[in-house]
Amino acid sequence: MSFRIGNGFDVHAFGAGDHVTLGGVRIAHSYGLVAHSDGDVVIHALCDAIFGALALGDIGKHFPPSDERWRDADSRQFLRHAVLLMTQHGYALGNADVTVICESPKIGPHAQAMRENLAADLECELGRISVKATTTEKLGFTGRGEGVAAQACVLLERR
Ligand SMILES: Nc1ccn([C@@H]2O[C@H](COP(=O)(O)O)[C@@H](O)[C@H]2O)c(=O)n1
Ligand SMILES: C[C@@]1(CO)OP(=O)(O)OP(=O)(O)OC[C@H]1O
Repeated sequence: MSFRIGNGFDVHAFGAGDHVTLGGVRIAHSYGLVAHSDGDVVIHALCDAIFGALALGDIGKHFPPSDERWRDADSRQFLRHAVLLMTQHGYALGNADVTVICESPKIGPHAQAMRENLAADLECELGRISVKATTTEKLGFTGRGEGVAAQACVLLERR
């Protein structure tokens, strides 16, 4: 069997708002995330991991932040497009592993709902999708509560 691996990383800063959207889950919060789209760093990192595995550039190449079509966009449409390209290139998801990095919100209570959204968009069973979280022990920009980061890695299998 032939495999491809990819990794992705994304950051968005906190700004005015009353919720964040992570892994397609709306989480009530005292801040929002500043972004052209909905600022879903989980999905942006995952898209970049898929694009990277296929050597197809990055999310900004496929969905330029200068394009008004993507203003306040639901990032799940980006992921579904990445999955379409993955399928067209003859690959299916082996597994995906995401780490969310922030002091708050707490991700644990929402991880299962995120996994379910991601598995639906990635057209795979739940057991292939992992969502984890960590703080940075109050160090650095995430530690100061300035924003949320996410990193993702994927393994793609040739169909
Ligand atoms: N935003 C977060 C951060 C962490 N968690 C959970 O807490 C555990 C401990 O985090 P440390 O950074 O102190 O190692 C971590 O393993 C996660 O289970 C979380 O849910 N949301
Ligand atoms: C997702 C896009 C879409 O306009 O904009 P943002 O929501 O700002 O997110 P970013 O992670 O900076 O990726 C760039 C763009 O592709």
